[in-house]
Amino acid sequence: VVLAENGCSVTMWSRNDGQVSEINEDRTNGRYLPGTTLPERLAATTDMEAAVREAELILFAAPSSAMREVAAQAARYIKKDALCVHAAKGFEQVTLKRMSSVLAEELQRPEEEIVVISGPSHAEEVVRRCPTTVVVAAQSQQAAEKAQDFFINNYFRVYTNPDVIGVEVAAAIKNIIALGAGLSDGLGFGDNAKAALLTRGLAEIGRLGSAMGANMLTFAGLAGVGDLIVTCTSSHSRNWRAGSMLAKGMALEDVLHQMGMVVEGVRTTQAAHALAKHYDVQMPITEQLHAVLFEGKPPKNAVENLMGRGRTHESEEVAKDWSPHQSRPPHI
Ligand SMILES: NC(=O)c1ccc[n+]([C@@H]2O[C@H](COP(=O)([O-])OP(=O)(O)OC[C@H]3O[C@@H](n4cnc5c(N)ncnc54)[C@H](O)[C@@H]3O)[C@@H](O)[C@H]2O)c1
Ligand SMILES: O=P(O)(O)OC[C@H](O)CO
Repeated sequence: VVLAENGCSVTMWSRNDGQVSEINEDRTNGRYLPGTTLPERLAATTDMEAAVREAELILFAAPSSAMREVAAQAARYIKKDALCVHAAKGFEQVTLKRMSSVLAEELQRPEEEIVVISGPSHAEEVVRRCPTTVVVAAQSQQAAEKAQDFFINNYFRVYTNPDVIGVEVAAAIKNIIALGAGLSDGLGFGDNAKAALLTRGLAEIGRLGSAMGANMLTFAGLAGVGDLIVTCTSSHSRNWRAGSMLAKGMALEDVLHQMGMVVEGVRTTQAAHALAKHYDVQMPITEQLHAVLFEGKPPKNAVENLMGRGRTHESEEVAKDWSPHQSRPPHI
């Protein structure tokens, strides 16, 4: 919608015939964006070649679990100089790869040129033209600025950032924290608990991101704290809603069935759990979420375990400011 309103002729690809007819004939997409009239410049098709053949920019917006499959279908039709951007927030499940690596492999393009667009941006609010800020990240400044030119307008402000790793890690892990925030709200805990989850969640994002090579400053930006706030506090968030349903005692399978849309945080909890082991970083919230989602741990026990962890500094980095002789042995 943003691209069409910026003057681009947009062709949306979908595998779903009914959705394509609805978009082309009624100019609506009722299941996903009820109440929205889509711009005239936006058409839909089930024909991948027709969708991408002439495109100057391709925006891959499938869930991360489908990214490789969709990219593989598109690859052979994409123009050599087309800009490839993705909006997915997750890792590939088995390989634990970031989405820009998956795209670079399937599209056989240099990873430097793949762009990720991320930040606090619920689609439901963007289509209402509510002021929204996002970040586009690419190793290539030229690619990032080209994407910025395509997307920016007076209600959709786009910043650039060279830190693809930081943006992709933050985008993925915030969904785990949002599941936790939904659980916390569903259990009736208050604002203190949610602020704790957001803040200590950000510490977890920073620890994993830093181990993977991110710039810590990215986590203070739109893809980090910005998206964390929106996803943990908005009822638009599917991850938050899924968490609040789990708190009511619903089984994970039933929650996902009822949602009917992707809840990226579920698969990402598995991926991040594995990444934390691989990089040897502490991710206690992720660990407890993993236990709740996949090991049958009651959410209340997970909260007890989080609150009862061994005493620690708020930040090892900041604690270095104490002189060594003041230190006491760590508590159990
Ligand atoms: N919804 C938002 O506001 C928003 C904002 C920013 C980023 N994202 C990210 O964008 C990605 C997609 O999210 P969404 O909200 O559009 O999800 P969604 O569940 O609402 O829609 C996903 C669409 O992808 C299709 N799809 C799924 N698997 C497919 C496959 N194998 N082949 C072809 N099509 C397939 C589904 O049929 C559906 O139409 C996620 O990674 C999400 O985190 C979403
Ligand atoms: O609805 P969610 O929880 O998938 O979040 C959507 C976007 O990532 C918000 O920026």
